[in-house]
Amino acid sequence: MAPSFEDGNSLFNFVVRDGNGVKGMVDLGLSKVPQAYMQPPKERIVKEDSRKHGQPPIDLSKLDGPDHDEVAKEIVRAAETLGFFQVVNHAVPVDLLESLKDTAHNFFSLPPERKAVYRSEVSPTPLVKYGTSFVPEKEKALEWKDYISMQYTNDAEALEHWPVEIRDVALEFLRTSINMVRKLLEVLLGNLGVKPEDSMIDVLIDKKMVNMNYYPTCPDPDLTIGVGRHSDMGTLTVLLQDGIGGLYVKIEEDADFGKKGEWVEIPPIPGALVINVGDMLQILSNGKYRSAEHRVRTTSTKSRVSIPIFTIPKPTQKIAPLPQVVKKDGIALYREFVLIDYMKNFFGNAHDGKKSLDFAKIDAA
Ligand SMILES: O=C(O)CCC(=O)C(=O)O
Ligand SMILES: [Fe+2]
Repeated sequence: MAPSFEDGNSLFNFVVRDGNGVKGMVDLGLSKVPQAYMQPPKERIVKEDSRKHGQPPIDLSKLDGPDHDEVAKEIVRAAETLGFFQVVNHAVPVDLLESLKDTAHNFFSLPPERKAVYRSEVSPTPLVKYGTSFVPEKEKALEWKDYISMQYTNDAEALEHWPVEIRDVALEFLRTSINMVRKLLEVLLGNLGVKPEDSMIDVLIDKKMVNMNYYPTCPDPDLTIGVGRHSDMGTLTVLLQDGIGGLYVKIEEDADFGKKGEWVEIPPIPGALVINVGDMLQILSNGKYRSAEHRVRTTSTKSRVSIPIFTIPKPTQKIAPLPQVVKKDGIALYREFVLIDYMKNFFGNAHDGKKSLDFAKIDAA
């Protein structure tokens, strides 16, 4: 049944509980933003205020040649400053990137009941979850976003359980990206004094997830948010965004590309992938690498898609700053914890910038 846009409960049930998503709501014809989606002024994104991050993308093919050290330095510097960078020549075929975006649009255009079967309450598999916003039950204002999340265990299970419409391209994206993630982590961990033979890369990327985010057009992007301020929980994120733009990152300290507290837009670059540091890498590096706070603006003209791959350690893994770094720094900024406890805290609360890291922070630090 069509909901009343004015009645918060009726709208919530239609969008969240019945699985129609923001897409279902927008498809009914919507001339103004419903109250449930109105962000408080401090969370709104004023487009005119922000600049584009002008840093050129890093050419990853050079990691295999005589320029290795120079490129490694660029990667380390980007992880230490903004926590976000773009890469090209990453070995993920550019036509696969195009197929991924088309596939995401096609999937979210399916009738609501085809997607709603993957709502967490009813999904036939714990590996696949379709939803909307982040933690709708806990949010004061909902995010203007629908998503599908696919957890990777092995190829056979992915082929069996991931939605048939998207599984092949999603799996190919994961397969072709993971080698790049390993190379980036070799560089980043190497810079922290971790020798290749001590490398625990497999442990750090044990859990992998491919998501597809869908941001339907919004009648007034100034009032809403696609994704609220957050950092990613895991080790490294690989993100494919389309050409629409709207991904903003907060600068934590004055730098040559902007001032502390300023939001810069990560501009779409055809063929490039966005890489960002997650909370786990910030903690392991004892704060050297930055899990950057980011958020997404909605658009009024065309729906936007983005496709992140999240890499995460095993949930039973104990996490703490690396001993090599603590020894050098003389102090640990984060305590040891088991990842599952961090995850419960992260996924149990609405997005609130980098507050997720407080879970592990040592107070005096
Ligand atoms: O849509 C985007 O560009 C970013 C999405 C994001 O931050 C996320 O899924 O964690
Ligand atoms: Fe994110």
